[in-house]
Order: sequence, then structure tokens, then C-alpha cells
Amino acid sequence: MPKLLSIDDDRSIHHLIRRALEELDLDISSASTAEEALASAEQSPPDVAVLDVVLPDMSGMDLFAKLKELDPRMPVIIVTAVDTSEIAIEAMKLGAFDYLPKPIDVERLLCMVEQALESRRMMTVPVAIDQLLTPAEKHDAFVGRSESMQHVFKAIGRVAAQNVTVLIRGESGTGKELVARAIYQHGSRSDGPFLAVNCAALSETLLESELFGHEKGAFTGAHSRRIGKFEQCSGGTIFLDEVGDMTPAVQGKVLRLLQEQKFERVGGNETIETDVRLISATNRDLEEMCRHGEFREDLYYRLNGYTIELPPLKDRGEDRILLIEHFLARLAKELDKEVSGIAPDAQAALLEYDWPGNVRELESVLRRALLYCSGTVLLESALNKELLKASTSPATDSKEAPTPNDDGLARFIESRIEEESSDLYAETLAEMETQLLTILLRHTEGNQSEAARILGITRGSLRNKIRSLGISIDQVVTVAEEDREVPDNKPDTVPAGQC
Ligand SMILES: Nc1ncnc2c1ncn2[C@@H]1O[C@H](COP(=O)(O)OP(=O)(O)OP(=O)(O)O)[C@@H](O)[C@H]1O
Repeated sequence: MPKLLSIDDDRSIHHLIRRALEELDLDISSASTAEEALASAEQSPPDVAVLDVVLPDMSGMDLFAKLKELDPRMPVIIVTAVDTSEIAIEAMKLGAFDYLPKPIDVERLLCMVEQALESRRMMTVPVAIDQLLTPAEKHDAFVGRSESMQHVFKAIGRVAAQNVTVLIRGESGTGKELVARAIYQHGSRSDGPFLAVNCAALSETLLESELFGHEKGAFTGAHSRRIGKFEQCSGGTIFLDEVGDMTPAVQGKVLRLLQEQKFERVGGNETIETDVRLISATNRDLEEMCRHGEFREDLYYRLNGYTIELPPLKDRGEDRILLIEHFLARLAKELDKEVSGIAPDAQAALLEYDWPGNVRELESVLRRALLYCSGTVLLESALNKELLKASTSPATDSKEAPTPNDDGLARFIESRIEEESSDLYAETLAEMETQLLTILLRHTEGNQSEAARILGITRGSLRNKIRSLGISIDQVVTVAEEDREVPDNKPDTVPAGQC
């Protein structure tokens, strides 16, 4: 269970934090002084710390520096009263994860802690390239014995220790994020931070501000200075996912950063120096984009110090069987199911399918099939409805999230009757829930708090449902974005995943 250390001399804040984070299944400890905090962190290092900068026995900044000394990869969320926000900005420059003004907004705290834990996971959960290294819960196994995956693993080994840019290519769901984390973890900067930014999830203004920060008043809604990821991550590694989705303006700024390791915050004149290693990923054809003037060629060459290409799942031969075994074992444990094997016809059906959503889709199909599977063997009947759903959802190159439509549910029910289901009640409820949540999360643009409010359930129940039904919020939101006409002057909204 992840550990959180709450550091504040006001005990009511500890209570508030405990209550706010109840649903996260955390081991929370509290400290009222810097001395207590250090003793606790030394004895049992937390995965995330929430630190008030005003403490009785030491300045919060000094404590922040000591915590970072103890563990440079510990995400620290700084809590400040309004008049100490300058301190928080300084802390961000030194690598604090984020900051939160008092009075604490519980929803924002929850969202930040979730993101901090995710960031911590990316930095610390090892990507184990050989699946024999399981038990899986200690690692994120990177499964693959095929020749093409052996090339990938060798490439990771070759490039990790060099300080070059790496461009990871491959269809969505092929494991690009795993490659980025493996490079970071095996690289010379593995003691430094690793921060990931999805370029497709943010509007141009927000992405610019996320990467480079902004000065107060730089644009509507920029109420105070903000430190961007490139500044916050100095000495570390940044993973830019969906790099092909950057607008020309952002491309220009990233190019300059790569050439000079210098940039200015949005709306600022001060030139800031940083030292980051850039790993990027895309599923788009950047060469084609360069030919059409949609992507800067000079940037393309800068990003592409070394290329790692991930093959689509359908071309990975026997790896597909290894992956099926791997996910069955992991998911059975996670979902507390007895399933220990798969029927030959069910395996054949999985091998026949061509997996446009790649490994992520395979995992998601197996998760949903397992949810309603009783017995010790996964049967073809349990898989069929999931494969049917997967193969009839629109070809969005990887988006396994179902796209609800008017007769989708009726078709689903009819197909299950035809398949002679004997569990139709549970299956239909799960299908209805999936459609309901997909529609609603699109409506709220991925905002789970808002979705939970409309549903009249807690955010924790919503999160559990999203997880158990295998819904990918990023994909739900991306599909919605693609479907929408985007006006030129798109207003700044808080995107999915931002607090
Ligand atoms: N070879 C593999 N072995 C085990 N798990 C894998 C493998 N490849 C991918 N996965 C799992 O599949 C899921 C998708 O992987 P990942 O997020 O790395 O893909 P991606 O290419 O970055 O996708 P996207 O382009 O949509 O961001 C993750 O849960 C990841 O752990």
C-alpha cells in the first residue's frame, strides 16, 4: 500500500487530509514538526509527502531540501498560505511536485495526490524486461520473446546510458510508455525525476504552460506564476507522449529547448536554463507530417537521436500467448478469480483477432472477460462478447473504449442470446454501465468529480467502476475531442488529468 506523509503543525489539517484521501487506500502518517517528519521519512520513506511550508522548528524549504536529499524521486506537494506562494514557486523550481494554497481544496488535493502517486509509480516500479522476474506485483513486466521485441529490449539497453534523445514509435497500446520508463530507469539520470506529459491531452496554451510555465497575467486565467515541467524537471527526464500532436508554436519552443536547453516562461522575458533528457513517443507518421509542413523537420531530427520501433501486437507471433498467460495470471490475482487457464478455442479466437488497440486492448478484453467468468478456465463464450464488442467498435486505431450508439445495447443483448449466454443479466448490466460511464466521461471531458456528482455516487465508487470495467479515460476523452469541431479560439479548460 503506498505511503503518504502529511507534515503540518495544524492537526486539523491531518484530519482533513485523512478524510479527503480516504478512498485512495493509502497508509497515511502525520508529523507536526520537521524533526518528526524526518524521523518518519528516514524510518519508512513515503511515496508522497504533503508539506506545509510553515513549521515550528525548521523552514519548510529546508525540510523540503532534506526530504529530497533522502529520496530525490519523492513527489512533494507543498501547501502554503496565500502569502507564502512565492516559497511554493521556489520549491517548484527545485523540483516540488505541485503546490496547493490554503484553505485546502479537497478535490484538488485528491487529484494531485493521485497524479503524484502515478508519477512515483512511473519512477519507481521497475519495468522488468524478462517476465521470469515476476512476482509481477513488484514489477511492470515487459513481456516479449519474439525477435522484434528482442530488438526493442537491446535498443533500450544500448541507448539508456547515453544522454541522447529517443523517439519511440508504434501504434497506440504497443508499450511506448513502458519503453520510456525502462530507458529512464536504466539511464544515468535514474536518480532524478521522470515526468510525463501527453501533448494530445492539452490545448496549445495549456501545453505551453505545462511545459514552459507562465508568468502571472500571461493569458486569461493565469492568476499567478507557474513553473513548467522543463524547469521543474531539471536534471531529470521528460517523456513527451503523442509528440506529433504539438502545434507549430510549441514545436518551435521545444526545438529551441533542445538546441540550447533554454526557454522563457509564457509571457516572461527571463531566459531560464535547464538540463533535461527528452524521450518522446508518437503513433503518427512524422515523416509524412514533415512533408506536409505539419511537423518541423529540424525538430524531427532533434527528437530522433535514436529511434525505437514497437511492432503491432498482431506481428508478435508467440509473444501473444505469453502475454495472454501473463495477463491471465495478473488479472486473476487482481480480480480475485480462480481462473488458471484458457480453453484452446478461446486462445485460438484471441490469436485470430488482429488487435488494432494492441496490448492495451488485449489486457482490457481479458479483464472484462475475467470479470464475469466463473470456473477455473476462461471459455470462448466469455471472450466472444468482448471480442465482438472490440471488433464492432469504430476503427480508431487503438481506442478500445466502446463508442455507445442507439442500438449498441440491443445488438449486444441479441448477440449474447445467440451465443447462448447463461449470465445475461450480469453481462447486460456491465455493458450498460460501460456505456453510461463512457457517455458521461465524454460529457465531463474526463472530469471524474463532476461525473461522480452527476451520477450521485462517490468518486471512489466511480473510480472502482472505471477500473473494473476497463474504461480508459484518456481514450474516451480523445475520441470525444476527435468527434468535436474544435473552434480556433478554444477556451482554456482544465483538461482530463489536470487538477
Ligand atoms: N510487452 C508488454 N508486456 C506487458 N505489458 C505490456 C506490454 N506492452 C504494453 N503493455 C501494457 O499495455 C498497456 C499499454 O501500454 P503503454 O501505455 O505503454 O502503450 P503506449 O504505446 O504508450 O500507448 P499510447 O500510445 O496509447 O499512449 C499498459 O498497461 C502496459 O503495461
